[in-house]
Amino acid sequence: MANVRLTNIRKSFGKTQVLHGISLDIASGEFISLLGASGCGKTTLLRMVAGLERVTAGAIEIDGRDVTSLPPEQRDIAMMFQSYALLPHLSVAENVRFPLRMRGMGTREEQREKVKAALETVQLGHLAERKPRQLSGGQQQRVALARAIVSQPKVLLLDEPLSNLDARLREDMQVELIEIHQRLGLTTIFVTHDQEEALSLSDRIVLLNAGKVEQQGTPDEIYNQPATGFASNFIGSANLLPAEIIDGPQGPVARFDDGQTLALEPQVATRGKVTLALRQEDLTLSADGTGPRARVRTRVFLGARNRYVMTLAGHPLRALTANDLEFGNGQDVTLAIDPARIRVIHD
Ligand SMILES: Nc1ncnc2c1ncn2[C@@H]1O[C@H](COP(=O)(O)OP(=O)(O)OP(=O)(O)O)[C@@H](O)[C@H]1O
Repeated sequence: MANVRLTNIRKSFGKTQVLHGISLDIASGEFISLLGASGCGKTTLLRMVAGLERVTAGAIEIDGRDVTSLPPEQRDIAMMFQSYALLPHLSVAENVRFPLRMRGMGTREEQREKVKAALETVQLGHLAERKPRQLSGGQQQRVALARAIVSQPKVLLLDEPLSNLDARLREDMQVELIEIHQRLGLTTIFVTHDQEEALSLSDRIVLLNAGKVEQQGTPDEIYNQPATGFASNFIGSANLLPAEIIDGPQGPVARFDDGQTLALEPQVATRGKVTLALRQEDLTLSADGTGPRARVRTRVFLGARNRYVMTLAGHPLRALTANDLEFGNGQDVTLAIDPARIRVIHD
């Protein structure tokens, strides 16, 4: 286990700067996710921690040691990629042993013990003699994970390791990753573009936007207190609506472009033009009642839930609701939301 410190990391490819000064302190044993859209620079950052990519400026420390210019094999890290490339002609056990052999770590007997322990950690002890092609995709993924942890690295780097798996397997592997992390306590940096994955796995999420840290915090903080419009929209895909906060008869209200209003919490002190972030899952719809009215454009059936795409004051608005509601296209519905769940973002 080790702590990792990134200080003012910058990266340019040619004239294009993709990382603009990233500083992060990752505690020993922490599970941190780098979350962001495609192209925001998360893989590049991870590859720099691994030593697979040079930094343009800045420093990387692992356990207090400056590793900025050290090659990967001197950093005590292990990395697992989306494409996990097992060697097809080697057995599962030999694949897992491979990094130990390459680095000449320990005697044959010691290597055997480590391989056994790593395979047991990922619950594949019984398949040690199989070849990769005799395994399912999920089992192959677990072999790759065993191969990553077998050398007992100080830091584990995971680059979208679950993105090739189907939904069900992915959930199983998420649980497994949580359990393995709890058992081994490895400092882990996990790259993902999937907010649910980041929310469910991490001690802390670092949300990246165009090569900068947009916000960082615990999953609860990131989900419940998004600091910016970008964060609100990215996490929980909130609706962002322009509005103006004015004083209503019973306290502050947000007035939309068409004059309809939505009650806010009494303590909201801001007045004037803002953006409101309304989570899809926080909105409830009813056929009548008081509150702003929106027009249903499309209903998307999602099994357990429905997603309604509506229009409010000329802007698209989405809501995720229980599937027992049935509103038709073109129908006007009344919106309700707990005022405490409304986030006001200053323009
Ligand atoms: N070797 C390279 N040469 C030039 N540009 C690169 C190189 N590697 C990455 N980039 C660019 O740097 C930016 C960040 O890429 P990076 O792969 O880190 O993004 P990402 O957030 O991991 O995206 P994804 O989720 O799609 O992998 C992108 O615009 C990409 O095109």
